[in-house]
Amino acid sequence: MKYVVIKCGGSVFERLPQSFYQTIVDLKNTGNYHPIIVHGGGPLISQLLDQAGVKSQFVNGLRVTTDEVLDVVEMALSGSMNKKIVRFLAKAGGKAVGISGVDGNLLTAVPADPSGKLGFVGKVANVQTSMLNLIANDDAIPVISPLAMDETGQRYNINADMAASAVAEALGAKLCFISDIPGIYEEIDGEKKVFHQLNEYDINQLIKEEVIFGGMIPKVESALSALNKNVPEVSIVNGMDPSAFLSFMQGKEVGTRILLEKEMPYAK
Ligand SMILES: Nc1ncnc2c1ncn2[C@@H]1O[C@H](COP(=O)(O)OP(=O)(O)O)[C@@H](O)[C@H]1O
Ligand SMILES: CC(=O)N[C@@H](CCC(=O)OP(=O)(O)O)C(=O)O
Repeated sequence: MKYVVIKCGGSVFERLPQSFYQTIVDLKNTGNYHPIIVHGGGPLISQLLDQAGVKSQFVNGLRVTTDEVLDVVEMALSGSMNKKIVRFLAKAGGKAVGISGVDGNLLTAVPADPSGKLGFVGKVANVQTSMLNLIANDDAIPVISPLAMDETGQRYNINADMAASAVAEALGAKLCFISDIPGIYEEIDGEKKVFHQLNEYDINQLIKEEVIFGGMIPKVESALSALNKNVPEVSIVNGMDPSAFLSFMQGKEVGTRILLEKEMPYAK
């Protein structure tokens, strides 16, 4: 089966039109690609933590995660967000199965930062794809929340971009990041100039220049990791543009396509 991994950012999730879910269900029904959704939910986690009087702290776009924070992450991602997406897909006439990375040992994690400064933030060490094949073979769309555990059962909070790229790598699937921006841009004289293509060298420059910052850092790093492994194509596209994801699937230029250094001349 040929898969496409679609990462839905928490930044844009609440604003995605129903037509977005319809496009995903239609895509599955054509039979060319089977969609897999990996979702985030950073803003909801921050909001719930805020209500509980806990301040969110990020290091290079990754949330410092205590055991107390993990309770909220699990509730927001595997509960609220995951089931909402399942319902939206059902409304579009599709069948979806929502699972977290913990279910069926889908995602095995190791600590992302061995120094311990990030707490229970994990990076994916293994993806058990049999669970995904099982769901897809039942004609259902897997919807994955980015939690994982290690072999002792310790749970970890995984950045959703990193979880999505790990899943895409394991399946050799193309990968589309749906976010709240038209692509990666640079602001020049108050105007946002979107880069249609960026290679590894450009990205490292833009991170150094702090043009790329915050949540965009794990996104581009995940994109490059994916391309360096098994993934044929990665783009970052605008969730607010109802036709953007379809354009990505049709191979049209949309958002920002990430490329390896050897693949293109530099944009910068
Ligand atoms: N150069 C850049 N171009 C576009 N967005 C950027 C850039 N650098 C940082 N960002 C930030 O990255 C955010 C998207 O990442 P993130 O907040 O993690 O979203 P998501 O929840 O969609 O994964 C944008 O809303 C923007 O604030
Ligand atoms: C370790 C880490 O940072 N985990 C993320 C998981 C959710 C996520 O990545 O959501 P977005 O895609 O909306 O950013 C977090 O706690 O916010």
